[in-house]
Amino acid sequence: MSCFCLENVSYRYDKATVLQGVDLRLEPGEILGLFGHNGAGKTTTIKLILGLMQPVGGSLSVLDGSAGDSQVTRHIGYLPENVMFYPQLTGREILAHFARLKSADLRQVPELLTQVGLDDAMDARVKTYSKGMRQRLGLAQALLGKPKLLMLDEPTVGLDPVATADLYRLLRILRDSGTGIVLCSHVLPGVEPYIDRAAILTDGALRASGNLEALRRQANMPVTLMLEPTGSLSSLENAVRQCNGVTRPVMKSISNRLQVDVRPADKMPLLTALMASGEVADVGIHQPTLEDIYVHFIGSGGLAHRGGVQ
Ligand SMILES: Nc1ncnc2c1ncn2[C@@H]1O[C@H](COP(=O)(O)OP(=O)(O)OP(=O)(O)O)[C@@H](O)[C@H]1O
Repeated sequence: MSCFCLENVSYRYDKATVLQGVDLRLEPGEILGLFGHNGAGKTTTIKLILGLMQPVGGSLSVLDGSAGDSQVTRHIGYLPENVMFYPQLTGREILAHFARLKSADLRQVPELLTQVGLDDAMDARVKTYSKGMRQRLGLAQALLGKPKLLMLDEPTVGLDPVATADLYRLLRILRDSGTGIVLCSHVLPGVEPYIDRAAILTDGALRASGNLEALRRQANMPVTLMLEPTGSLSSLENAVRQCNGVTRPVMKSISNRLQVDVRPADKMPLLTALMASGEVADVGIHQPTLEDIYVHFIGSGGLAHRGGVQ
């Protein structure tokens, strides 16, 4: 069973095509990061999976059934981007209300509130909650009924760094118990260790998807080596220049170290030759991060007018 499978899915609002030919799949026990600029089509993708709208092209299955079917929807947890609750009710009352709507076990209510760190505030009115507390309540709502598929739209908005780390830890526990999770965000710093796979959407099309290694291969971005010379910087620079078969690397000296940007395929031949030259005392290797890869695929020109990485 897959959590969802989109094949060649397209969607249009009136005349504007906002998703085109998207192939995307999520398996149980997997965390997928769905990234893209403002207006890329992340929320539209989620709404299609929830069955709130129908694709205009392609096919879509959710939990091996049809999107929108009530038997499917009851196994989906969803945290929308802008979560709103009735302010006069307490966290416990609100969660109990959602539990009834979802036919979830009411005993889950205090358990979930404790799990998201609201144990001391469950009987306070929501109007007294901070933004981060409302976000946690939203997460507890999404976790009602032990969903098989959990979709979170910007779940870290309003959370402080400790609460963000707690959220990611909780997602891992759910993932390990078999829940498929989609994490929709443009907050990339810190998310890298917690996702199994990333999908990058730009202008309604899937530009890249895979785990970090696969994305690095697709992006073919340079790897940065920070080299500490045994002798002088200039003889180390010469040693780099003399490496045969290595496409001319970009070099820059930074406080008595040499920064060398090299194509991934040239990394090992260059390092092997430099080790043999005896010119290198120490080396640091910096691979492109998820943020670097994201910017590579969406294009830095796009960042300026789309709002970019926040
Ligand atoms: N109800 C609507 N009617 C017309 N166009 C819409 C509607 N909702 C969204 N769009 C358009 O569809 C495109 C995709 O929007 P979507 O909300 O899926 O993007 P997103 O990636 O979730 O963006 P953000 O990160 O800003 O939330 C955008 O161009 C948006 O303007």
